[in-house]
Amino acid sequence: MTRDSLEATYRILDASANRAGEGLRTLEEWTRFGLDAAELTAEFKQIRHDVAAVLAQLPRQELLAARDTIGDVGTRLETSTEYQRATPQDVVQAGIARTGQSLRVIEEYLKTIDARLARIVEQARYRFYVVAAKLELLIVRSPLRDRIHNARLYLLIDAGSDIDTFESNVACMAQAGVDVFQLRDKRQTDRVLIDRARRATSIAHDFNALVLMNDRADLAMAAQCDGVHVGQDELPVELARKIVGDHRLVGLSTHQIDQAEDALKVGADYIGCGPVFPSSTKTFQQYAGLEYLRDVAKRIKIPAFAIGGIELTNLDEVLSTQVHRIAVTGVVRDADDPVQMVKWLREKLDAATGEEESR
Ligand SMILES: Cc1ncc(COP(=O)(O)OP(=O)(O)O)c(N)n1
Ligand SMILES: Cc1nc(C(=O)O)sc1CCOP(=O)(O)O
Ligand SMILES: [Mg+2]
Repeated sequence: MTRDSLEATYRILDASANRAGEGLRTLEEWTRFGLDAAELTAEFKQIRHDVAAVLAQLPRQELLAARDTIGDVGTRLETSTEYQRATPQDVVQAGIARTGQSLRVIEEYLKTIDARLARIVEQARYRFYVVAAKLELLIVRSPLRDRIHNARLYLLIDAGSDIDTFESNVACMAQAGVDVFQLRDKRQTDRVLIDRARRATSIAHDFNALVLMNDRADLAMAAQCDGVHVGQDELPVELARKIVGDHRLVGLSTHQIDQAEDALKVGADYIGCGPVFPSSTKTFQQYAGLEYLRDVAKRIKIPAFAIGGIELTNLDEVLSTQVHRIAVTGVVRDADDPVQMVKWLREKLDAATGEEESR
């Protein structure tokens, strides 16, 4: 290689190493402070260190001597999208693209100097693609993720006695303010569940509400509803995700803080947090209680719905934990006027959300 070519190669390596380091650091900051995702943060950090260790094996004098930021014609060329970052998600997506490109550039030019080092960077690039895909999955907000994010009132319903009553119940509840329905009826046949979920979805969508299937990802797909809710000992979230795909929702029940932290790692879109109080719908030996909700509000970034024995009379206690989403059954099912009950719950939830936004 001529002296000029070698100098240009060092210049490219120096610039690309800086770009890759900055890109990785940008991603690391978001996984660390934006998502509290310790594993992803550690993986990005490791890749950053591995690439830096490779570059450290090149003669530093030569790299620095080749650096000429002021004379770099590229610094004067900016693209129209370079300053368009509306959200941190945009920053992350740009960071992923920039880092992948920089790693590839380093690898290609390193081949002309040291094939062994180029192979190490190649491995780092492959690892980067895997971690970046995990991060992208967490930040890309499908329309359904936006809707679960905005949801406050989640109602678990059974299949009801007859279809007409079921359908009118879903319509009335959605109109009164339910954001999300979950079809939870352990006594029904698969056929009935599929039929009810299909009908509920078609009605709920007219009111901008969502419908999820309890426990069964296969039935969620068969009914083409908006997702599935699974428990700790049921279908794992990763497998539920394989069945329902990236665009449908997967919710996970959690009862303690390590389960809530794991929910983020395994890619759940939201969590149920309970049981908060004794329930007339399901019997429990232990209660997660209000303390658990306080922990969740402080530490967990994905949408969290308090569940278990929530009534109009204890809702203020729930809201005081700063968890402002609830999932309920009995309080509505057993109310003298279920529609009115939904409206009252809704009012309190909206008031709490309003206070949160005005702070
Ligand atoms: C929103 C929501 N949160 C928690 C649960 C409970 O799910 P799970 O622990 O799987 O219990 P079952 O519903 O299967 O009895 C839920 N269904 N929904
Ligand atoms: C099905 C279910 N799961 C819970 C959990 O804590 O995981 S609490 C619960 C029952 C929710 O109904 P209600 O509002 O009538 O108590
Ligand atoms: Mg379950």
